[in-house]
Amino acid sequence: MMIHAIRCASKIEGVVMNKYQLFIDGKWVDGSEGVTEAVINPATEDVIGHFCHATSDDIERAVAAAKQGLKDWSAVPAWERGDILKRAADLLRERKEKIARILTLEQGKPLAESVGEIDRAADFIEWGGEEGRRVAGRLISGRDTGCSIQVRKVPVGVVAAFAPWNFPIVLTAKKLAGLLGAGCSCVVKPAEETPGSVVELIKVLVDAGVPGNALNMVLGKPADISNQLIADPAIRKITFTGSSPVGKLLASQAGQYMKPVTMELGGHSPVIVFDDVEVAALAKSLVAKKFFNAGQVCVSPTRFFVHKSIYDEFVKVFVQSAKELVVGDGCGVKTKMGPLANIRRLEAMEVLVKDAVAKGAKIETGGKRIGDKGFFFEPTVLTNVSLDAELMSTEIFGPIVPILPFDDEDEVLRIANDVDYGLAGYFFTKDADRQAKFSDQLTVGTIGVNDVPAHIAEVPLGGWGDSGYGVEGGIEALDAYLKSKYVSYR
Ligand SMILES: O=CCCCC(=O)O
Repeated sequence: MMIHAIRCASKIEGVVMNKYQLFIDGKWVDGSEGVTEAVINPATEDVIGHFCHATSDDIERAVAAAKQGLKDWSAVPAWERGDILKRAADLLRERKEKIARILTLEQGKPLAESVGEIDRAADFIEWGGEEGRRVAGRLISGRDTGCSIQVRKVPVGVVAAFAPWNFPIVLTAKKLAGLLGAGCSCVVKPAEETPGSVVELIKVLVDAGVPGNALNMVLGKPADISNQLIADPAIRKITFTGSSPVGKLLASQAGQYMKPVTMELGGHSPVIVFDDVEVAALAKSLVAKKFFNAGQVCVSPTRFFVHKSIYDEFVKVFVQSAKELVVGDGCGVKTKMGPLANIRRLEAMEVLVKDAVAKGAKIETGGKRIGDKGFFFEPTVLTNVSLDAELMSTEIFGPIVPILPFDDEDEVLRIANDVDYGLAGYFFTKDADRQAKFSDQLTVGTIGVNDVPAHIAEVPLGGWGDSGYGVEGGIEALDAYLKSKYVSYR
């Protein structure tokens, strides 16, 4: 497969020297020791910028600022906080063309996907501000005459927020929307691959009126930053989106300090296709869903089970459609799938394919890196895949699809549930009984019935099992950032 050749210039318009500084106490600053690290365009492997590494002192100053920021921001009336977040959402929408370019250059996804991500981020921010206005405690009658009880909802405190590189804007926005809506302050750590996107998000929020000290951002060595932030007594809540192994590590560290966590972790979503569907149309539409963001999506459809009576037709159309996908630089107008975001994902794809093939899988299309510049991997479809293949139990997070035939409905349900993850699951059938059964019995936090839905602001999304705990979005969006206080009056 050839890479579609259109390339964007690596210089990011409007970002002076593409140097990403830390944001501490309302000021953009270099790391105290002057250490920087390169940001790479995954489509070209060009260096497109550098980000500053925070030292331990820098992190300490960020936390100190956030402590004061908590006082300042929580004192702003919720109604006004809602106005500010609404303004931020509007500003983000206004700036989306420029920010989308930055996102595509550092993450690789097609520009249209970047724009869509920013629109969704704006919705989450607006939603967080609106929900903040609706936070209310309650009054309870006391047991004795003259006694009354208040239940107050108060911000949990300073939050350490760790954001991933696959959707750096919307997944950071979900956290900021919830915590700022609730009146908390934070120290955010974006992923090393995608600092520029989060820098732009912070600028938007600050320009809209969020006090700079409520919204601190540090960059640098992930483990150094998380170790220090989690241990800091001023940090009262941890929120993380990323892989299950890292989530388990951070949650166990937070547990030592008795700090609550929200963990939005990996997934391995089954897709079950019954025999009563429009086979060709569905296969084509699932290609677009599967290769969205090059498969680097926690809720990506990943383990395909297709009823054996339609299996051959489904595979044929799916493979043909996967072959037709235009893979290339995300800035190319025709590009439908960009590169993987980093070399680690590329290497992981090679290992997963090799393992599956060694266990009997047949490569129907794809299976290898494209070219030797840029982290491109072919859209890959595998058949005859053993349930023992590593990719049937380990999150794929890339453009590989195993498609397996099934015959027995109970057996496919058992296999679908037989992984440690429990994030999402999708099935396709017109049969109402099956719809009820599979919606009830799939052990995941999100279900698509004849659908692979996107996460939208008004809906809570969270995983079960190794996919984490807590949710983001929905009327629950602020729950993670509020605590209850029982006040009894006599
Ligand atoms: O990668 C996990 C998050 C996907 C949900 C989203 O795109 O908002």
